[in-house]
Order: sequence, then C-alpha cells, then structure tokens
Amino acid sequence: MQGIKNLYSLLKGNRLRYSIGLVCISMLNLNQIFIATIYLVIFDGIIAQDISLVLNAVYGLIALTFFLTILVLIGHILIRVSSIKAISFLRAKAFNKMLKISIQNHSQGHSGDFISRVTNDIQVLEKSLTEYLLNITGTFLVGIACITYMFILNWKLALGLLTWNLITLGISSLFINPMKESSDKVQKKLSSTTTAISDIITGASVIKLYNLKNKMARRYEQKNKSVYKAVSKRVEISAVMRGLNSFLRTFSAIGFIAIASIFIMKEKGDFTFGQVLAINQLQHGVRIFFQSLGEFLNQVQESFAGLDRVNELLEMEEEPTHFKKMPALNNNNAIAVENVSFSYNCTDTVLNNISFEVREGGTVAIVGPSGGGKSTIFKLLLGLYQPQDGSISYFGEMGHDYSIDSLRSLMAYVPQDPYLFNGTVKENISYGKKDASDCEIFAAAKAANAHDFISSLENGYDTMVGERGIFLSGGQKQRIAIARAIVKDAPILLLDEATSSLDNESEKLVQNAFSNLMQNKTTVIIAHRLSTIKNSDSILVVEHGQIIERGNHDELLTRAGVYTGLYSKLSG
Ligand SMILES: Nc1ncnc2c1ncn2[C@@H]1O[C@H](COP(=O)(O)OP(=O)(O)OP(=O)(O)O)[C@@H](O)[C@H]1O
Repeated sequence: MQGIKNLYSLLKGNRLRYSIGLVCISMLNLNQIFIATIYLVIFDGIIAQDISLVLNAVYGLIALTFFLTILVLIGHILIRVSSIKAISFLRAKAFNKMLKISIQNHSQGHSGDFISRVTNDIQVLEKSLTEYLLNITGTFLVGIACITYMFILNWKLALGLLTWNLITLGISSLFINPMKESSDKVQKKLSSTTTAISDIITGASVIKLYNLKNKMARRYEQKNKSVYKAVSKRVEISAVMRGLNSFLRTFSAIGFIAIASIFIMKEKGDFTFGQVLAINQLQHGVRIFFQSLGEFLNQVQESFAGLDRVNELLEMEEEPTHFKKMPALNNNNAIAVENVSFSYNCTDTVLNNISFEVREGGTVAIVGPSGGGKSTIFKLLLGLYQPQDGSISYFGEMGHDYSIDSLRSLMAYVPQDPYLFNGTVKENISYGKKDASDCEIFAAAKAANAHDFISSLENGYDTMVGERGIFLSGGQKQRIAIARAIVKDAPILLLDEATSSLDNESEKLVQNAFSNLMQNKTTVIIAHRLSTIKNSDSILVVEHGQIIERGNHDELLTRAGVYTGLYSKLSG
C-alpha cells in the first residue's frame, strides 16, 4: 500500500487531472454493473412479456456504450497528459539532482548506472502510471461495486463467492515478495548492461587500440545472459502465478454455475432467472478483483523496484554549499594552505599535513611522481572535496566564509585533458562566463592562440566539436579550454599541464596561450615542462602526500635532492 502511495506521490500537482482520468476509465470497468442490470431487466422483461421494458433496456445499452466511449477517450487523455507531466518533472528532478550530487558520489557510481536510473527505471514508472495504477484502481472499483451489487441481489451467493475469492487472493499474495525480488534483480541487471554500453562508447578508442572487441563483446554477452536469466526467473514466477489464477478462475466459474443450477433445479433459489444471469456477469468483476488485483499488485512490484532506485538517486548526498568550518588563519596571501590532511576513504591518507602559500600574482609549480597527490591538492582548492584537517584561505578569507559557488568563481581550472561539451566552439568558450559577448569570446580565443584555427574550421566559431571535442586535436582542445579560462577572468588559475607531448608547433602555441592566461593572475600549476617549472616563483615537490622539497629552481638544484633527479630527467 505504501508503494502505491509512493507512486501516487509522483503525481504531485497533477493528481486532480489524473484522478478524474482514473474515474473516467474506471467507469468502463463498471460496465459489468450496467450490463448486469440490463440483463436483469431484459430477461425478467422477456419472462414477463413486457416489450417496452426490453426496448428501454436496449436503448439504455446503446446510450451506455456511447457514454462510456466518450468517458474512456477523455480519461485516456487526462491520464496520459498528467503522467507525462509527472514523469518529465521526475526526469528533470533526477537530472538536476545529478548536477548537485557530490563528486564523491559521482566517482563511486558508474555513469551507466546513473543513466539507467534516469532512463530504464523512470520508463518503468511511466508504465506504472499509465497502466499498472490504472489496472489496480479500475479493478478495485469494479470489485467493490460488483460485490456490493451481488449482496443486494443475493447475499448467500455473494458470501459464498466472496469466501472462495478471498482464498484465491491469499494464494496469489504468496507471489508478491518473489515477484518484487526478481523485478529488483532485473532492474539491477539491466543497469549493468547500460554500464557496459556506456563503457564501449566512452572507451571506444581504447577498445580499438587494444583490440578489446571480443573481450568487450563477451563481457556484454555475460551481462546480457544474466539479464536473460533474471527475466526468465521473473517470467517463471509470473507464469506459475498466471496458470494458477487461470485454474482458480475456471474452477470458480464452474462452481458458481453448479451451485446456481442446484438452487434453480431444487426450486430453493430466492432469485429470478435474470438475477442469475446478472450475478454471473457480476462474478466476472469479482474474479477480476480477487485474481487480477493480485496479478496487478505483482506487476506493480516492478515499478516499486524502479521507484526505489530512482529515490536512491534523488536521496544521494548533495555537494555542501559551504566548506566545513576550519581553524582560522591570519594570512592575506591569495591562497594559504595550512596543515591540510586528506583521505578519500577516511583510512588511506592521501595528503599529510600539507602547508604552502601563493602570493597574489605569484606562480607556484607542483611537481612530483605520479600518484603523489598533486591533483588531490587541486580538488581541495576547488572545494570538490573537503580536507579532514587543516585550513585553506583565499585572499585572507577562510574557505568556509565563501559559498562553494562564489569560491569557484575565484578560480579558473584548465585540466590536462579538457572536457568539451557537444556543442559549438563558441558555446564551449562561453561556458567560462555567463553572457560572454562575441567580442570577449573572440579576444579570448586570440589570446589563447585559437582564433586562427577556429576561423579555418568549416563553420568557424559555430563548428560543432563533437562528443568530448572528438573532432579537434589535443592541442586545439587545450587552447579552447584556455580561451574558456581567459573569458572567465578569475583571479586564481589552477593549471594542470598536459604530460602528453604535442608537436613542436602546437606545444609553442599552447605554452604561449598559458603565458597570456597567467598574466596578472595567481597561478598554481601542476607542471611537466621545464620552462614552466623554471619560471615559477616557487616549486613544491610532492611525494606520498607530502611536500618533501620546496624553493625556487636554483635553490632546489643546490640541494641535490629529489628535484635534481626530476630536473635531470626532464632536461635529459
Ligand atoms: N577519487 C578517488 N578516490 C580514491 N582514491 C583516489 C581518488 N583519486 C585519487 N586517488 C588516490 O589518491 C592518490 C593521489 O592521487 P592524485 O591523482 O592526487 O595523484 P597525482 O600526483 O595527481 O598523480 P598524477 O600525476 O598521476 O596525476 C593516489 O594514490 C590515487 O590512487
């Protein structure tokens, strides 16, 4: 019952329209009652030789058919419109939620699973609003109406039939839990196939490069097989349930005819022939109520499983709007990081007691071996994760004094492999600043050494870049990302220099674009180019989550430590 209530709650704002639609369509189910009444009138009329009674009943039947057709038409329109509205609202809610959930939740889940929740699971919910709830409500209404009418016609027959149907409901209800469990499994398995599909799309080039086609096909086949197994299990349960229902239905009909015949033959029945036919008709409604209701309740379990998964998504922890409170710092530098420690999983320490500062307009380069914690420092500065210990301040204000949004407006971040959205070049640059004018976009592209190549594209700034910028080279994507950062014009830059080497010409263009971007800005750069490192005010060597050396290029070289080793590798 709670599950059905939850499904109805999806219709918030559309409930009245949906309920009217439900009533209209349910009226169609109530035709059992009308037809039973007409049978009663026609057959008792025939026996009484009353032609006008028979004719009136026939006219009534025609009028009823016409009336019900109109009602069903209106009902379907109302149900469809309100369901589509509710479902598109839910889709938008899930989409917005995905924009808000913390990066931790994003990294823990698989993109395919998220996609499956917003597509497969919501689709099931749509079906439950347009089909399952309709079936349940209609069945419920017709059942109650038929039972009431049967009691009015003959309470003894009604009581006998009711008892028998209650027993059949008890038998059907044995299938509720297994059906819910197997539907749950089907939705989860479906989600894992979406995950596999998402992998082959995002990893298409790796699959081709390493010739993983067969491996991926086998992996998908396995997942597909497990979907097949889960669906087969559900089909088995449903088949047994349907078979049993069908048997009970037939048994009940034969039983009723037998009992009614005995009553009539022994002339013990206190009902007319018309009433027998009417009750026979009504029994159909009662059977639907007791048997199909069980069947529909089992069907709706599929939507409860989908609803659980969508609700799980909607209840995921959102990114906090502010940093958590930190011990105050008295430091007016553009960035001050003091005694910061951090772990992704609360057990393995990734950053251990890190402290450094960057003066306004200064440049700090972070270098060190892979996995040392360089990118993690950026994630903390950007507020994507919060340190467990220590403090971070920006321009003399504590991180927690800013909202996360205003904090991010202070920073422009250019990652190693910039993400471009599937849109035009112009759109991708303009993401740096709301309402960026064409002039600002062109000026930024010029400063990022991107204007010339953009102008030579087929549609210039209106050229589509493809998914993740697939139509552009690595250097071109970087320059567009730099142009995006220039448009943002944030006082702090976080730059992650690409490790992959570009050809000489492209390398020069990107380096030059970086220099233009860094003018008059405070910059922290994860550096891999010797020239960048040498030109920084200060260099931090990060290894195993600690700053093991710091100073400028000359100072570090005189120490003959880890930096000297890195330097000789880079210059060698
Ligand atoms: N989202 C995450 N969840 C759990 N552990 C993570 C996550 N991201 C990184 N790590 C771990 O944190 C450590 C530091 O990673 P980080 O990416 O900061 O290193 P890095 O110095 O930037 O490496 P690289 O130069 O290869 O990019 C690594 O051991 C890595 O496995």
